[in-house]
Amino acid sequence: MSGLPVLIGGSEVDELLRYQDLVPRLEAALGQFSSRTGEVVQPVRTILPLEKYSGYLGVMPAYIPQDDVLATKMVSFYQRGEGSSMPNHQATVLLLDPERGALQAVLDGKAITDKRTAAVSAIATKLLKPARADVLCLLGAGDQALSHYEALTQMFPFKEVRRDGRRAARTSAVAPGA
Ligand SMILES: NC(=O)C1=CN([C@@H]2O[C@H](COP(=O)(O)OP(=O)(O)OC[C@H]3O[C@@H](n4cnc5c(N)ncnc54)[C@H](O)[C@@H]3O)[C@@H](O)[C@H]2O)C=CC1
Ligand SMILES: O=C(O)C1=NCCCC1
Repeated sequence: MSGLPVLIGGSEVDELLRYQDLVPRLEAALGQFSSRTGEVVQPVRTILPLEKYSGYLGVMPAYIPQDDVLATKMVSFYQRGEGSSMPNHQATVLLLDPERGALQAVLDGKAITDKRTAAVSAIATKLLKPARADVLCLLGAGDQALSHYEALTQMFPFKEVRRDGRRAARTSAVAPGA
């Protein structure tokens, strides 16, 4: 490996990932994933159960030969008790040089996970939403609720947003009108 991998922290990832860029790129990547010509090499993710701690570790490698992009995400997620201040999801994304297998970058995967999941929901909403639907309802008020609120209100002109659920003690999420 020549040099150390670049480290990209959560706030930088958050700043760099804009829904207006992320949504079209993800839509293209989903198309590549679904194509019959195998444009994305992505085995089913490995999930390692951590029964003792009510948690899981997921490992999710993928390679896009056309773009020569090789990466893997590692995500841990836990069933936390009510009022726990510990995070329920933590993630890291590793970017590698596909030719040499060398590690190029280590990215905080939490913001990537929050935004990617919401961006995919926004794509599904674009394809499935009836034209007359103008009220957005969010179930829960955690990290995903916040990222979905941001993605969906940036992409669609909802007249009203309703939310259900309490804010988790450990999250910084502030759903609308909180
Ligand atoms: N498919 C994917 O790629 C991803 C899926 N997830 C999943 O999305 C879900 C939410 O994740 P986060 O927002 O990060 O969790 P979080 O812990 O930050 O938020 C969960 C929210 O749901 C609320 N809630 C729990 N039970 C409820 C109920 N019965 N009715 C209404 N609200 C309820 C909690 O009070 C909390 O506000 C989890 O199941 C998580 O595993 C999260 C990240 C990625
Ligand atoms: O893909 C992910 O990232 C996750 N999927 C389901 C559970 C939490 C994280």
